[in-house]
Amino acid sequence: MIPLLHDFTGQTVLVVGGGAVGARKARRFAREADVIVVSPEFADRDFGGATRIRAAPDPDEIDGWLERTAPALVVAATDDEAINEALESAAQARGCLVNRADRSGGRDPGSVVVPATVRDDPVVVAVATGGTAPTLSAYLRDEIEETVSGAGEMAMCLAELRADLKSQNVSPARRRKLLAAVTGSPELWTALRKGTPKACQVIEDVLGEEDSGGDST
Ligand SMILES: C[C@@]1(CC(=O)O)c2cc3[nH]c(cc4nc(cc5[nH]c(cc(n2)[C@H]1CCC(=O)O)[C@@](C)(CC(=O)O)[C@@H]5CCC(=O)O)C(CC(=O)O)=C4CCC(=O)O)c(CCC(=O)O)c3CC(=O)O
Ligand SMILES: NC(=O)C1=CN([C@@H]2O[C@H](COP(=O)(O)OP(=O)(O)OC[C@H]3O[C@@H](n4cnc5c(N)ncnc54)[C@H](O)[C@@H]3O)[C@@H](O)[C@H]2O)C=CC1
Repeated sequence: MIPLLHDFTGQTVLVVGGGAVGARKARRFAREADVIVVSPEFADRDFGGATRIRAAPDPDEIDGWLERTAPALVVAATDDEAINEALESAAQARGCLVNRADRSGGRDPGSVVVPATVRDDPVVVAVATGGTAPTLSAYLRDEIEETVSGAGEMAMCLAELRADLKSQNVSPARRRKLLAAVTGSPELWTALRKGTPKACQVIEDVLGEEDSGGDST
């Protein structure tokens, strides 16, 4: 499987099943998509503001739900295998993406896996194990969290610096060198993680050191 980032803005995600897993997937997609959760009952969980519809469709009613909601992605999160199976077939027939919460390792067309993710916007890291060990994905997510802390601010600083260097017509080789030096600066990471307002000064210092010691290619 190949990891890609998909923009769900303006699209509908249909989650079927309102248990703990349905709630987790609803929260995940509600950051961006219009999420509809269909279930006869809903766990006492946060569904991320998704629209909840109380219903328990039979397998032969699934097509109608997909027709009415026109989702970009269907999440099959019920505890009823026959329903999850029908959701997968109907999604494939319509050409929309499908995520089965009750099955690992499917390589069917359009089947997607939800990875464990760490976010420090705009930076995102996703971990998956090919469906073999979801708890390992969650464990690695926790391990990576510390590393990623501050990366969002770092990305914003680098974007600004990159734009400045481009507008000053700094050569691509020199630009790469300066950006790499700033990215790898332990002082800057510390400043960003502490939230100190001195980050800009640290960048100036790193660039100054590069200017005095570096070549001018
Ligand atoms: C294939 C995949 C499809 C998908 O759901 O996208 C899938 C499938 C299955 N999960 C199962 C079980 C559990 N899953 C979790 C947790 C998570 N599962 C997630 C993803 C994925 N799970 C995809 C693969 C990702 C990868 O490649 O690693 C995470 C990472 C993301 C998320 O769901 O948001 C999230 C961590 C969230 C976080 O903390 O960030 C826990 C732990 C817990 O609940 O605390 C358990 C119980 C322990 C256990 O059984 O391992 C079962 C058996 C069900 C049964 O026996 O009935 C199946 C089906 C099967 O294995 O056949
Ligand atoms: N991918 C993952 O992270 C995990 C997946 N699982 C799998 O996902 C399934 C769901 O897990 P939980 O949320 O913990 O189960 P759960 O039993 O708490 O929730 C299932 C929900 O599906 C609803 N449902 C049943 N029939 C339905 C129908 N015809 N239409 C709509 N909704 C219907 C139930 O009312 C309930 O709200 C499990 O059966 C298991 O196979 C379990 C743990 C983690």
